Amino acid sequence: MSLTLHERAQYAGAPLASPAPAPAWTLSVRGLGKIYGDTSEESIAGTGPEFGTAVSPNTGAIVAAWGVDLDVAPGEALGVIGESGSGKSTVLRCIAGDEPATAGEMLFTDHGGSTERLDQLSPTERRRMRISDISVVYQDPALGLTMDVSAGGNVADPLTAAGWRNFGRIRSRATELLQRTEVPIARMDHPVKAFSGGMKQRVQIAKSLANDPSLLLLDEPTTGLDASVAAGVLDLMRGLLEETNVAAIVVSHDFSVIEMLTTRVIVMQHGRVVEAGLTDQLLEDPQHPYSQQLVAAARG
Ligand SMILES: Nc1ncnc2c1ncn2[C@@H]1O[C@H](COP(=O)(O)OP(=O)(O)OP(=O)(O)O)[C@@H](O)[C@H]1O
Repeated sequence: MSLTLHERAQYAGAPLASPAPAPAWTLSVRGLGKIYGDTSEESIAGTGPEFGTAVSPNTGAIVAAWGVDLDVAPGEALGVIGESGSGKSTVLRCIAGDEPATAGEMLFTDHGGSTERLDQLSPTERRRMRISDISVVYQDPALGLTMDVSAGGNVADPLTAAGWRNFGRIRSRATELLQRTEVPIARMDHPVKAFSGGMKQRVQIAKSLANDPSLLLLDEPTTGLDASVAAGVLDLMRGLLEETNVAAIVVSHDFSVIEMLTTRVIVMQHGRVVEAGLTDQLLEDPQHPYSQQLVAAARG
């Protein structure tokens, strides 16, 4: 048995009739849930932090995220932290439309002020949105780039998908973006598979900015890079977040990334948000025992 939207919203504790979206938010998520396996109500009981598991004792389903609320405003970056398997990437994938959510509402407002319910869009509309409004930078560059294609070609991809036709304009926009992300223009026509890890991430970032998105989703953007390379990529991202009006969500297990890029943060455990607050405050003085444990482990 699948839950109706009404039941899901009730179960997630989300308001059934949402208040009018606050125009201040680029993204407002209420009661987001994702279950892998049996999506019936029986799967929820017995999961979450108080039970120490995301696996349903009743159905064996994985309740990867449930009842997740978050908001992010233009020009702001929200961090998502939690141990491996806590549901961070699942939340990001549901927002990106890489997979459908099981429950919840996602209200998205673009630069122009028009608001849509992401969870109600058709697959075609979701794809359109991924081209023009919502970009993702993945930990694995192979997920965000076509490896056999040149850096310039990769950046041109979302432009042509958005309807750009003039070769000169596409080339000049790609050049501008690669310059901005500090990719040597001399290598613009080389296939990205020949690039170093840090350079691939820079091309991925350039590509993600191509259509001036309203929302940027960063999933462990520097994990796997050498510390000095990661520091350079982080610096670049911080500069870009400061100078653009994009709203960003940053998933990372690395607190230095969260500290450097975000102003607010949510903490996830077994698919639930256990604490939310200002990044500085939360990392300085975590209130929830799980956040305290995470911060203590990160501080060594
Ligand atoms: N496609 C899938 N099918 C079944 N279970 C999945 C799938 N994707 C994720 N899960 C499960 O959902 C839970 C949350 O996974 P998720 O990848 O969101 O965690 P995470 O916090 O991002 O972890 P990590 O930091 O290791 O990436 C985990 O128990 C995971 O095994």
